[in-house]
Amino acid sequence: MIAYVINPGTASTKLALAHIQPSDNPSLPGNIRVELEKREVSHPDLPVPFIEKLPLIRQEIWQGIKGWPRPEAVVGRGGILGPLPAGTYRVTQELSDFAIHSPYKDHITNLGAPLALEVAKAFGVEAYVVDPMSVDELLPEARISGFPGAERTSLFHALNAKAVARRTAYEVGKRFTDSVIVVAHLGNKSSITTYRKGRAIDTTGAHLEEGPFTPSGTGMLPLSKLLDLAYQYPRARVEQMLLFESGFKGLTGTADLKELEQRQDEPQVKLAVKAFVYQVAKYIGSYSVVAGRPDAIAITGGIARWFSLVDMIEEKLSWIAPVVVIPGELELEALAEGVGRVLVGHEQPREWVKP
Ligand SMILES: Nc1ncnc2c1ncn2[C@@H]1O[C@H](COP(=O)(O)OP(=O)(O)OP(=O)(O)O)[C@@H](O)[C@H]1O
Ligand SMILES: CCCC(=O)O
Repeated sequence: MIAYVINPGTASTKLALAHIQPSDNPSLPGNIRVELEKREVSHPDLPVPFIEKLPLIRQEIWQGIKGWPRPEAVVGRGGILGPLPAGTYRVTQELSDFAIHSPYKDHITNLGAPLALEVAKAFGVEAYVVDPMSVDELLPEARISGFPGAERTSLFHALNAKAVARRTAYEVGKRFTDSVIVVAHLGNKSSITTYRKGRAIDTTGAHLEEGPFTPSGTGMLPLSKLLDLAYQYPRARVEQMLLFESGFKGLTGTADLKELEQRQDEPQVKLAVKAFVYQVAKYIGSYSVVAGRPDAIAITGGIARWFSLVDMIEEKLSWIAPVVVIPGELELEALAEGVGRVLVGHEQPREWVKP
């Protein structure tokens, strides 16, 4: 069976032609075999609302899939679709319209559903999204903050984190649905998440929530310092500072971690790296106690390609559990596996309900 996989990002669109077969091998995720032919097309990372990137990304997709055999389904990256359980969702017109006009956040992944639907309609097949960013499986007690009404929310790298957790469980000889796995996704945004028995029971979140600082974001700030900022500047300016002028960029002058890897002997860079390692380890440590001792800790995302930095994190954590490093991400694989389980009949797609 053939599926097209569409993953729109801020600076590139990733596409894959997925060849999917059922399999009796229990070590394969969802008992299916998936082979991917991948393509990536870069576009400028313009600071404009995601909807303005739609024409360019649409063009990239139609160009990218030219010559591919006819698909049985099309799957796109799910965006911010309201709190929902993990799984594969059929894209309806209502879901697609909601993604385009998302009342939650301006996020590029909201283009995944509408674009998948557009391509699917052209071939007369169904479109799906898998494990959207707004997957919410938080424990009731994890949802509570110290301020009544200000509940913690779940908005994180749900697609990659789950795929990485599943693979990590397999690597340490456990079933995902019987294990506790802590996943640290360290990319342009970060999220630390605890999976217990296959569910994301707590997460720092990835967007102006909690967690360590990032290439250009503050991560969690002391409340008093945040209040000082909030009373000094308008909200849009504060958000700009928190998201784009802080973290490694604020501390060293650049958010390009490949450059910092080259400059890692400079004292200012050394201290920033030490602080980052310290914060990441501290968050992973706290997410390692909420569900009993973890069976493994996984480190993933683009920053996991900085091996000496990852070694420093691992050194602080290896007494807790084995550390498995999966650099980059498994998003295309996870999307293909999600739609594959539906195509081979191992799983029924979920129906999305407007929040
Ligand atoms: N070889 C490398 N060495 C050091 N840092 C790297 C390396 N490769 C990528 N990075 C860093 O990883 C970060 C990008 O990570 P990633 O590709 O996961 O981000 P993204 O997909 O844009 O965002 P997110 O992961 O939040 O969805 C950048 O800060 C980049 O500098
Ligand atoms: C979950 C956040 C994903 C991103 O912004 O890349």
